Amino acid sequence: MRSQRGGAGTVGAERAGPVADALTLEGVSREYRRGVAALHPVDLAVPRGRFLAVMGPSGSGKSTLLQCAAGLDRPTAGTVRVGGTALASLKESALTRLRRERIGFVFQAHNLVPSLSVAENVALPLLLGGAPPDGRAARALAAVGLGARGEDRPAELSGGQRQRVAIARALVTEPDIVFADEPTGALDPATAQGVLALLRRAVDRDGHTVVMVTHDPVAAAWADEALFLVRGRVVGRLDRPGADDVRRVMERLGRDTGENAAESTAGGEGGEGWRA
Ligand SMILES: Nc1ncnc2c1ncn2[C@@H]1O[C@H](COP(=O)(O)OP(=O)(O)OP(=O)(O)O)[C@@H](O)[C@H]1O
Repeated sequence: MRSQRGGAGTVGAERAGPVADALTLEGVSREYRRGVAALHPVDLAVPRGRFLAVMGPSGSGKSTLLQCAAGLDRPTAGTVRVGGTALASLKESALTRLRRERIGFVFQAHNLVPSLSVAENVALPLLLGGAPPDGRAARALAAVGLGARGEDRPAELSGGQRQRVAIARALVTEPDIVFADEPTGALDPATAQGVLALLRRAVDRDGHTVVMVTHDPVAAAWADEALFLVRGRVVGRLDRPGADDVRRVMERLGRDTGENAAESTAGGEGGEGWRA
């Protein structure tokens, strides 16, 4: 399934040397209503060149975590750093620029602009930043196997092809990190595998960093590590997640979403590689 895993470290491992992690969260919490935490303080470090899957039951805070980490929402407390830059220190215009140039996004609904050609959609983050037209968009499109479809409109592509275009657009700026929110949620299993293989290759071959929210244990199995949330808390992690192990953990968490979810899952239910 995977061509190869990332390096020896794990997501959250200490990293030596001057290169900043792709993403760090320090005590990041989010309350939508005062006193009601959708996300309890989360600490997380994602080294460059890693693929992290974020999982958890519905309402566990996955989207909230992703929105805060990607600078789409401001946490109630704590610090988010992307490539070493603290997002809270940025004014809105600088945050917009950072999101455009240093973060890639892939959503379940690919969010392509229907009136633009496929090539223009891929080039959009560059054009919005005022970069001169160069070969980057064409190369990114070719890298997802759609080099011949640049003149088409998104409506002329299949769902899987549109998601490939979205991945090309997410990677075109060589961002510090790519956030993918249920990128295969609307695809059939075979098409989904192709999209996940592209994300895996972006990590293995090109050193990109991917954080992917998913409900799907098969999708999570493409990641280096799965992080599990329950009621806004990180209750455990699974290194080198296999789909069956992930499925077992999810079933267990679905049955037991109380405060003791971590302890109960740590009792061997998570299998090899489980860390509470
Ligand atoms: N804008 C909002 N205002 C108030 N409460 C919110 C808002 N967004 C999310 N919540 C609440 O925060 C909690 C976490 O929601 P979140 O969408 O992050 O969960 P999730 O794990 O992504 O869920 P799902 O898998 O169903 O998409 C839920 O209780 C949800 O009702």
